[in-house]
Amino acid sequence: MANERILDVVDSPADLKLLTDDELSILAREIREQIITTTSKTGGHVASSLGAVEIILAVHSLLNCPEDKFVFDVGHQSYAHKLVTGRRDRFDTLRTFHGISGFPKPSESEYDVHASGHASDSLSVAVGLAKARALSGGTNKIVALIGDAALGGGMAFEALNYIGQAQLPMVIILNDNEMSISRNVGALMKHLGYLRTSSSYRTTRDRVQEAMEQSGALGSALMHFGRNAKESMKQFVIPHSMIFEQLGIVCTTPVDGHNIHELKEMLSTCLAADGPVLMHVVTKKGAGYGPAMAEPTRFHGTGPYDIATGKAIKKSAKAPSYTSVFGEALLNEARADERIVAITAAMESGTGLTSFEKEFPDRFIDVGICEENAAGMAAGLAIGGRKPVFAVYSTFLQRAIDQLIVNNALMNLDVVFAIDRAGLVGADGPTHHGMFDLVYTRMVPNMRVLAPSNEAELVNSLHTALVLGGPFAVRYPRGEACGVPVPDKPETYEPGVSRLVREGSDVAILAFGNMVEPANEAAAALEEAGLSVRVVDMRWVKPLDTEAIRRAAETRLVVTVEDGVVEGGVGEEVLAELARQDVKAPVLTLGIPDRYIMQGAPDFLMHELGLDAEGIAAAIEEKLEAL
Ligand SMILES: Cc1ncc(C[n+]2csc(CCOP(=O)(O)OP(=O)(O)O)c2C)c(N)n1
Ligand SMILES: CC(=O)[C@@H](O)[C@H](O)COP(=O)(O)O
Ligand SMILES: [Mg+2]
Repeated sequence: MANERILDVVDSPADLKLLTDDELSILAREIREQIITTTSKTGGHVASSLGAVEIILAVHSLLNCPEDKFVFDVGHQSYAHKLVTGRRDRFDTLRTFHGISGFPKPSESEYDVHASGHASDSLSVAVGLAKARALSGGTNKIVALIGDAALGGGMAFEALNYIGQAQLPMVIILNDNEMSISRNVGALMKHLGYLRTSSSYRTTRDRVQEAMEQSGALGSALMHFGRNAKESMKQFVIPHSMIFEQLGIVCTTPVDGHNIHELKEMLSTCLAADGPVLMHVVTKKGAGYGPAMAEPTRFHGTGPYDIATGKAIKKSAKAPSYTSVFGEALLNEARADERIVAITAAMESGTGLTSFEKEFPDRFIDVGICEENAAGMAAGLAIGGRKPVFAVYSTFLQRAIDQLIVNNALMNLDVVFAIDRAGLVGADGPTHHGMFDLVYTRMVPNMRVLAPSNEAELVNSLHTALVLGGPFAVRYPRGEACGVPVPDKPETYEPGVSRLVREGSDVAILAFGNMVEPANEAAAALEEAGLSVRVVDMRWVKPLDTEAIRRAAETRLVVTVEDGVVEGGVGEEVLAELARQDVKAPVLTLGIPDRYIMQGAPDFLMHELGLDAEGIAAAIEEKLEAL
């Protein structure tokens, strides 16, 4: 049939072995078309996935997965892998509720090695697999695919440290596209640039031949190779001045990551080695789709878009995003106080710092995907007399809990953790939901934690944190704010003082942050049913308003509502506070249950969890009936 696609007959990676390199190139084009068709409706990580198509096809046509292991870093580039590992027919459900995950997910497919989504963990997982293989005497192949930005993350560096020492055979494919979400940063990035420059690697290739004969440091790095592999590696390796090779990891010359033939040739050489090899692959982010190549940052992670123009298809917004309100508020604060410094760990646009960088380039720091370093640097900046504001997603700050505790809070430093994407984030799913920050900030001595319930509260919360000093967390959700006016002149909140939203005497709902609005709607519905319901915007997660808690216990039922995990959450702290006050009262703690939450639209997920107005009202009625 004239229009039949090769893709339609690829049911597993084994089918790729039957294809010629030219057919694989045609398949790559078909896969790109499929990725674009699907993501134009679902949204997704378009540019990274388009850039990695040939790499994925080359790997799968040489490995025997799932016996061999193909480990993805982040996994946002894995769409081609999904399409050739039996998920083609469900691909249109990408990132939807109960649909295909946007990241590798072992419960979805035996070809997905680990549940990923956070950067820089692939090398640890891969070398762990290599060690497990060594212990069991196995011979399977292990390949990790990591981007140039993820390679700069601390966890990846720590893994390289072990990989170079252990000398276990594995191939690290470095997908070097010079991009993180924004442009990549850092000294490693510069080093890769040097390696990429064709003039430098061509001339050094000759020098390498000589060096090989002399068997210097380079020779020793290669001594773990089998004879044939060593011979063919000679033409591919980089001089011994480079860092990987000095760590004991052989590094290839850069390969064109969109040339299937070259990729397969180089990869088969690397797979024959009996030590660790880093295969340097150069790709173009967004390859094959003009708009994504032109705007790789926007197409890193996008919502639905028009295929012809690449323009975003957006629903009209009733309010600005919390992120943009934060960005504007921080800019205003920075204009008034030159000590303020903004830090991001590779999330400049995602955290709303683009305008800040433009206006205050010297006071803007992007450390790359290095949350630990960002939090550690914040401590140094604070000790040095600056007021650092580390703007970071809730899920990624999990990487730097230790630095928050030891480097910042212990010294009671003036540092603000501006925690974006708190609560459920949606299509990215369990790796990205911000479910834990209420616990991991609240538990730390000296920390003060604010959960603004709308954009005006956010502006005031940031101001309060900067004015009062000491270690602060201000946490706010992904997406649209409430549409209330923001103050021209922000106010400073008194610690531990809540805001009464609605008075009532039968039930008291103590709501935190994003949950104030649905709590208030639930109260309105319950009042129609004849109940008098108080709603308190608790505002402070720490210190809590102990007087509001005491008063709440005078009603028939105290209800806490948070968009974080209930276990160890702030509702449990309200219970503890009641115990401290020696007050006995029925309490209902509502929040995210003790399990991982799958992907889906946040409103829908909150409904499923009973955390929308309807669910809150129903839970209260049920509890009252049971009393
Ligand atoms: C710990 C952590 N921090 C931040 C992110 C957000 N993030 C996802 S992909 C990405 C950039 C990855 O760049 P690179 O590794 O070079 O892959 P590319 O997208 O260029 O293919 C970032 C910052 C993350 N997933 N995990
Ligand atoms: C893969 C990854 O970690 C990021 O690209 C993330 O998906 C961004 O999320 P937002 O869309 O909320 O900025
Ligand atoms: Mg990159």
